[in-house]
Amino acid sequence: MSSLPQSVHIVFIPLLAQGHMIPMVDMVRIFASRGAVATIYTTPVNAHRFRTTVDRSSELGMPIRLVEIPFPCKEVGLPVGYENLDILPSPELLAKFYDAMGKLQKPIEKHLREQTPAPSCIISDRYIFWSSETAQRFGIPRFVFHAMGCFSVLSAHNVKHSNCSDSVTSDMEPFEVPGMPKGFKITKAQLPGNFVRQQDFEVFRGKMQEAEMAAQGVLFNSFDELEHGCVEAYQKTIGKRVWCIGPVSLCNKDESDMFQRGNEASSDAEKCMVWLDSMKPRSVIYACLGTLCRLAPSQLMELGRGLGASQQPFVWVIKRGEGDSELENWLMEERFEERVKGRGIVIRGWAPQVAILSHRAIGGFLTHCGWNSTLEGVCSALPMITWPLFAEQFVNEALVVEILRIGVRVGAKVPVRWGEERKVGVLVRGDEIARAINALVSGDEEGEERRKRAAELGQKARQAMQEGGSSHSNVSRVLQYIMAGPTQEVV
Ligand SMILES: O=c1ccn([C@@H]2O[C@H](COP(=O)(O)OP(=O)(O)O[C@H]3O[C@H](CO)[C@@H](O)[C@H](O)[C@H]3O)[C@@H](O)[C@H]2O)c(=O)[nH]1
Repeated sequence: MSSLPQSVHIVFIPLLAQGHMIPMVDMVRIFASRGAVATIYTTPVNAHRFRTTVDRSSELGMPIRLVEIPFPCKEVGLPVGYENLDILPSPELLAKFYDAMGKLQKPIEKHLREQTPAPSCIISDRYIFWSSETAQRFGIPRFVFHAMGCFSVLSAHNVKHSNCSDSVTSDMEPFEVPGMPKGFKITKAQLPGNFVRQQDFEVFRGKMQEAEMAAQGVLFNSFDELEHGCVEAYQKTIGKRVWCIGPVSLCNKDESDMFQRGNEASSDAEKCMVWLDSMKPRSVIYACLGTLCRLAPSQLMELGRGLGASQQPFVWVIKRGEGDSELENWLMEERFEERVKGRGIVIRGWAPQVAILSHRAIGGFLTHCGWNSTLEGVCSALPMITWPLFAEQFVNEALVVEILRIGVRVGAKVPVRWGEERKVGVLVRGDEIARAINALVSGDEEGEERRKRAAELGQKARQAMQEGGSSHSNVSRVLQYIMAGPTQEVV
């Protein structure tokens, strides 16, 4: 623990989604381990998921307060308990969900007024735009946390603020994203934001933008060496300090920290870890497609076929509520688990992803390219099979495959609209999946080079988080900035 003055108190307000809250809890632990008092606001359902992690960190001497504020589901017309985006069945309820998030402002401010030491700074998700007003009220700085990578945020910004796609007539025609330190192409269909092009979301986007402009700085869960000049470019673009302080998942050093990160692990998880112990180093493919999209049963069957046909050992994560009885019937009829016994494991529910990816037996990651998963794969020095589904995942895929050159593409060329996965059905066939797995594990020159690049990048990720590393130093800079004192008077 460092020698920060006892009065440095950082307030964290996450978006209630696994891909946002998990890295924010890691961030809380990183700042608390440097001696800052950290308060994180959440709601009862989410607090339940993180209580063990926070209690354990507190036992280790990290001054963390996990504060539960009731989520006003009834008030906004949401079913009770819908407190995280991974529980929402479809984006149709998004407006109500964000409405409920907005109603947390008053109780949070009330709670904050009673805190000692008084808050010194707010670090809040980009989606929590109203916390900009809270920061002004308390006369303290606010830093925006982007749960996505700087590469994708800069790409989205550059496309939006240029006319680069005006002359592109087809949604499927690749065009060059302007102003990127390293060029890459994308199609209109793959641009981030496709899944919610509702008018009210445009208003919401505008508010987030305004709040970012009012902030004192921007934090990314990433590291400078991964971003290839995008940090400097984004800093210049928005005229604000931009700091990479990750990969934050690396703060989970021992297995129990990794095991309980984000949610209670499925009962299949222990069995999986024991099985992994028996497998050859770098031999197993881990397949997990994030927390939000729920693929159609027919698509999941194709994934099962692909994993089965590849002859490669695998761990396959099927999230709760995905596939349902249709998939389960197929698995039974095919005697899937019996057939792959000794070679493959299915985890139903929540997988301890970071613990699994960190296991020496894992040799490849089939991922949807959510930013956290992408980074976690990088940290474990893994080559990846990329299967983006929606949001900015196609941009992350381009980073992994074209810029970092540690991935093999398998996914479809267009996004699935979140909530409409069942309508779309099969996007990727089993034989294509098997082919991509075999290409990834191949011992040919390309495969070897890919593994070598992944190993080098993994090492850079770990170095960034060590004392003297780029992200470690950036955390110190953020703390120095906070200690420099309030920016405005309390009103
Ligand atoms: O069984 C599971 C499933 C997920 N995870 C963890 O959950 C997080 C998932 O985050 P991410 O990989 O980013 O996926 P999503 O939850 O799908 O992420 C959403 O949020 C991200 C951050 O904004 C975006 O990059 C994605 O596009 C968006 O889908 C990661 O830390 C995983 O380790 C587990 O531990 N176990």
